[in-house]
Amino acid sequence: MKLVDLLDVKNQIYHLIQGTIEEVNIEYLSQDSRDIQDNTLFFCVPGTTFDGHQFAKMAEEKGAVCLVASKHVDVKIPVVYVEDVIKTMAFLAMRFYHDPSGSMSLIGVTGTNGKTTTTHIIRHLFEKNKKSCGMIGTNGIWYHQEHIYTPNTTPDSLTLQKSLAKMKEEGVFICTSEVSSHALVMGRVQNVDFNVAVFTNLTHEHLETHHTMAEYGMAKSLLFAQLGSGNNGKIAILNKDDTYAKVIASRCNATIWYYSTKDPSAEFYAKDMVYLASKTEFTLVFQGLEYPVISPLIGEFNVQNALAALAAYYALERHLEKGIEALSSFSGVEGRMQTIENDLGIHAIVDFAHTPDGLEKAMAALKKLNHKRIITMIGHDGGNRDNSIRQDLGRIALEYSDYVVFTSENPREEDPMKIMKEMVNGLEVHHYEFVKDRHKAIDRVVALGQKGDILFFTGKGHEPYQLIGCEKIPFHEAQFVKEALEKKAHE
Ligand SMILES: CC(=O)N[C@H]1[C@@H](OP(=O)(O)OP(=O)(O)OC[C@H]2O[C@@H](n3ccc(=O)[nH]c3=O)[C@H](O)[C@@H]2O)O[C@H](CO)[C@@H](O)[C@@H]1O[C@H](C)C(=O)N[C@@H](C)C(=O)N[C@H](CCC(=O)O)C(=O)O
Ligand SMILES: Nc1ncnc2c1ncn2[C@@H]1O[C@H](COP(=O)(O)OP(=O)(O)OP(=O)(O)O)[C@@H](O)[C@H]1O
Repeated sequence: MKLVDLLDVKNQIYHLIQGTIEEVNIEYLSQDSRDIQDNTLFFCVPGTTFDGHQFAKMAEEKGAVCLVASKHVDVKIPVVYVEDVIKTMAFLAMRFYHDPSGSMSLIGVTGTNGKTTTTHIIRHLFEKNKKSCGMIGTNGIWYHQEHIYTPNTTPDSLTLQKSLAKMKEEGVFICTSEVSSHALVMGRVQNVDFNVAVFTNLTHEHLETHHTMAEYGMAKSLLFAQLGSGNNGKIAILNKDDTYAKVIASRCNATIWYYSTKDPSAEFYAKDMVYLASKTEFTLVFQGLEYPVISPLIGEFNVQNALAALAAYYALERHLEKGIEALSSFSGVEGRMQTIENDLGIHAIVDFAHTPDGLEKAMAALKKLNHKRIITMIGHDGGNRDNSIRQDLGRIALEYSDYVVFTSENPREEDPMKIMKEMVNGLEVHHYEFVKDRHKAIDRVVALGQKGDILFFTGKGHEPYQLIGCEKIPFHEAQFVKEALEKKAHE
């Protein structure tokens, strides 16, 4: 593509374009000097560890033909100077990849908890009904049989636009994407045209980045403001049971549909829930009609996730029954309330709850299931994270469990013992122990388990590693739990 066309110089204003750009052709976009190809346009992105401007020379040496920068760089190739490199990158990525989202149906899902689960359900509803649906999120990028690992829940704008373009090329015209608050404030989804935006909930998390809940809520609401206004057919799907839905609604001009497990005035209302060991049954009330629903997921929050997914499916397909039918065959999400089968009569569950709200909801769901005792294994991330939730996590785990084994999660450079002690700080109860090594903690919980017990392993979910010191050590919670249960069965 000709650089002048990509930049759209006739209609866009740039601070300064240094050098002659008329003859420059762009065949690749990159923000990483370690990834330069022929005719690359390189973006000098200021990051948290490095400032991309320091790699300008290296990018030039490796074959970049033009740079986008926000401060002076000493190179011979043309430089486009802009106010904000990240915003410009999002705009140029959209143009370079021919605005894929403009001709696709995109469903964005944001919220503190439930994004991964909801996007997985949405994808299943479409795929089961023979419509290819791509998916972007914590577990990577998926379309057809393709799976690409990504370091972020919501990728940077270059990866995002490129992935959407690839999906389109492969005949995938529907995609559901998790949209993290980081992505929203860092402009990763700017110039992405969402048709439907879903809000799950907003609770205490990531305040190391967003500082206050108001700022965090503001970040989430950007997705809904981005839907645009009026009768453009775009739909916001909001959880009426979450108080922040009001704030989001006040910043959204698109059509709003609510879902709820409490308020019958919501467009998608679930009632008469029956919580069973491996599924939940409920009645969905929609436009005055009642639909029986079977969801193979546990817990009230998963009824909310299912409602959000059904509403998103309906927003694009206008066929609720097909969505409900497809939901009944959803096989769940790895590491999210995942049951580990065994012959011991023990209900072992691996989950990813790692926020106080997520944990409380997950544990409240367990309480509603038939059980003798609940034995929980939990830890908390170390390092430069929001540590203020440690005590809440410890308190909730102890409150809902008959016994708790505290252990390491991703201690990073922090002492795991210090983290565990902070989790029980000030609590006047003693039905717990500390087992620093997470694998040994799994064995300990399984050894304690008896027929009829629920063993709840939470916090790590699908993550295939532990971060200890500066190392990323492979770790497979579900597999280790399965092995421990099998060993116990043979004892
Ligand atoms: C804090 C943060 O957001 N970091 C993101 C950021 O990395 P960074 O700021 O550390 O980048 P950097 O290493 O300083 O480099 C700056 C620039 O120099 C470039 N560079 C760097 C080195 C080099 O040799 N050459 C070079 O050109 C880099 O490619 C980059 O463009 O840019 C990277 C590339 O886009 C991201 O992968 C990375 O996300 C990291 C993995 C991260 O943990 N982000 C978190 C905060 C995040 O975004 N999380 C949310 C999910 C939250 C949740 O829901 O739980 C998410 O959406 O993932
Ligand atoms: N709607 C919900 N409300 C509260 N908690 C939930 C909800 N859905 C799932 N959870 C709990 O939160 C955990 C994480 O769920 P999920 O991975 O779907 O959320 P997420 O928003 O993608 O989180 P993350 O961005 O941290 O990956 C689950 O293991 C479950 O315990």
